[in-house]
Amino acid sequence: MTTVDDVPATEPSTGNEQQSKTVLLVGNPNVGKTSLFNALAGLRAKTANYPGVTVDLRVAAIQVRSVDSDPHCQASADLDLVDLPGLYSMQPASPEEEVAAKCLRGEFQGRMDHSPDAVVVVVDATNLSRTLVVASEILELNLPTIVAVNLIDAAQAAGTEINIQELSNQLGCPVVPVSARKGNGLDTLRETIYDTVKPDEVALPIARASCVAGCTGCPFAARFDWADQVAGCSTESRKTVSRDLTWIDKTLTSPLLGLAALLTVMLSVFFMIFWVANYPMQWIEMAFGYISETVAALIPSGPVALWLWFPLATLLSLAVFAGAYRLNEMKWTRWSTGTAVAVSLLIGMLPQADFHSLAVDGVIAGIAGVVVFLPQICILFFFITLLEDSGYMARGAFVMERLMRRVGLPGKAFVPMLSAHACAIPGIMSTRTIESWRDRLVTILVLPLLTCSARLPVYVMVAALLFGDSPGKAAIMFAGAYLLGLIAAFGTAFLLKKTVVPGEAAPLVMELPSYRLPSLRNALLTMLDRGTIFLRQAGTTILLISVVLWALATYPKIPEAQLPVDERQQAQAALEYSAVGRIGQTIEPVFEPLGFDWKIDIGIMTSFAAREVLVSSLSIVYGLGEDAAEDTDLLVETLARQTKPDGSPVFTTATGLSLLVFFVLAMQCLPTQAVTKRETGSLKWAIVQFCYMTGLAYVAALMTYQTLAALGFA
Ligand SMILES: Nc1nc2c(ncn2[C@@H]2O[C@H](COP(=O)(O)OP(=O)(O)OP(=O)(O)O)[C@@H](O)[C@H]2O)c(=O)[nH]1
Ligand SMILES: [Mg+2]
Repeated sequence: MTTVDDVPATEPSTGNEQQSKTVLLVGNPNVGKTSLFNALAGLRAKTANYPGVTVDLRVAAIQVRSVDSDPHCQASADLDLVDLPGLYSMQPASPEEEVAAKCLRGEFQGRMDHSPDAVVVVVDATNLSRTLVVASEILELNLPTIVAVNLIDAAQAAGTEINIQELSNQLGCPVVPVSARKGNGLDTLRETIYDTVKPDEVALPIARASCVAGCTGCPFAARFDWADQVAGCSTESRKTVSRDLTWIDKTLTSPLLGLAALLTVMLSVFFMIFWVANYPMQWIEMAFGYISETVAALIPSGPVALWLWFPLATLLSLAVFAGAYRLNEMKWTRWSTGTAVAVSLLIGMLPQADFHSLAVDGVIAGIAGVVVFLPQICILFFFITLLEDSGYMARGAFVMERLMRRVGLPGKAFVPMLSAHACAIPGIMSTRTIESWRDRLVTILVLPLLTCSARLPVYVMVAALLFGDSPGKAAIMFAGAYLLGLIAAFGTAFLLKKTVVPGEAAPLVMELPSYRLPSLRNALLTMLDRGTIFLRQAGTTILLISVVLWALATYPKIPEAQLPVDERQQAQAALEYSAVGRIGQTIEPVFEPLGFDWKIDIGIMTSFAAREVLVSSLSIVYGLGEDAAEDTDLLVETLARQTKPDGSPVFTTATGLSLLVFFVLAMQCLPTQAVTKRETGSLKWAIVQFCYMTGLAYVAALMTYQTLAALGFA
């Protein structure tokens, strides 16, 4: 997968040409700033129940109105609302805290180089005293400030009542109780923001005395005392919060039981994926079967009709363009446009039979092969988001951190590692939360070893091939593949610590977030986002590669004279004669010791651009076209039926597992490489990553195949 889960964001207007006013959302990590930002702006930026999810500033244009029951009398103001990374103190300890501190001071060069017009300090109603500490520092900046007490729903559920008026008196600024999740209090917050930044009034800063003024001891301790005292005056607990959860936490964070719990949870999720996803997968197969038949019937027997050529040519040209645009780090180039035009012209010149084959065997089969995995990906993210939101994942982090530090990975790498299970790219981006360069580099280098969602289609295919009749075994194989990625990442980190980047990783200081009822809406939205990203990928990169592969597998055409008489052998002979056949046979010796034949090699070669391409490549190489679109089990059946020249089957347990190991470990994602280069600032590390991972994959697959073959599984 190649996309960063960002919502479109605009740069805030800067300096003199500033039109709308700027309002910052600040506060401790994990207090719900991004949730509030999304609720106010109607957006869907990533949120999760652990600190450090937002690492850069994000801006949205919103409108706030004055209070007036008559809508005609309401005045409004346009604002730039800015979501910032979490901040513990104005003396930043990490790069993302520095972003927030600089924005508050109006010193963030180029992006926020003017003082904000207002600041909304978000605090957590369930943890008021801790989250108010930073508020004391922000209030001392003497900017127009509003305090939003978020998670008010959770506090009420826990029996905590907050006296808003008292809190407002103590802080000397407006205080608004809100629930970003439920949408409560948002209108009042909007109105309060309006009152603070009225278009034609200059809001006067409110002078406040510092809570550390005259303090002779530790200023931090003074701030903590102040926050405790303010929270104490304004909070009232109706019932004592049940402490039952502590024994749960003791179990969930204990080294052995905690690890066992984590494994059990993940295994159950994988089992669900197989079980539930079956139904929607069948519907998708049926839909593609229908599309494929309809298109095949529509293609005329004469020269290609203009109305058919036009949509297909447009689609492919757009795919070429989008693919090139992405690889070029979202920059437009002349060659991408040129290629797009050339492709559409070429399509126009195709003879009718080839056009038919391109539409059905190239485009439809290529996309269908990948899109069937959409349900599995959606279900995975649905459950992961529920787990993240509930606060369980933070316990998982706690269990893993002991292990991680031993191998030289910083505790803070846990969040990037979680994201990398969706896609290495947001994972690598979120390593910005790691202060030490050494720790950050190690994390970036090992992240792509973790199983990202692009590997899922390959895992599913191998699972169906080897354990089609047993979901239990398939789930174990799945968990094994995830575990292998994790072990490889840990092993590599350890190796790096002992060699290229020596040193000890910094310990993790993270508060365990309280358990929260996960939001179904958030889980559904994340699922939708992930699904869209996956489809976008299928519609661009994969479509493009499918078409290129189709062309290479179709041309040059075998001369009539050389065609075998037996019809079943004709397709095989044509493929061997084509460009793909020749390339495959040339590189066959390289992968032979791993148990792969030249057709699998073609799949491997094409999937260096993006892993999930393997599945569609095999559909195309095995000439399944129309049939594969109707029935993806057919791919598995066809693969299972393949034989080597000596008559023995190609896909034995040894070959299947060797292929799986190769895909777990190899660096097969161009966009990730581009991001590694950008984040480490040098091509060197991207090359190191590629060579190391691919070398490791080769050796591990070789060992897998040879060992299993020796044991008689080949
Ligand atoms: N119950 C409840 N949960 C909330 C509310 N607002 C946010 N959450 C949850 O709190 C967690 C943290 O939310 P985020 O919006 O990611 O917090 P953040 O402050 O942006 O965190 P960082 O970006 O890590 O600094 C998520 O699991 C949210 O679903 C709320 O009003 N009520
Ligand atoms: Mg956030």
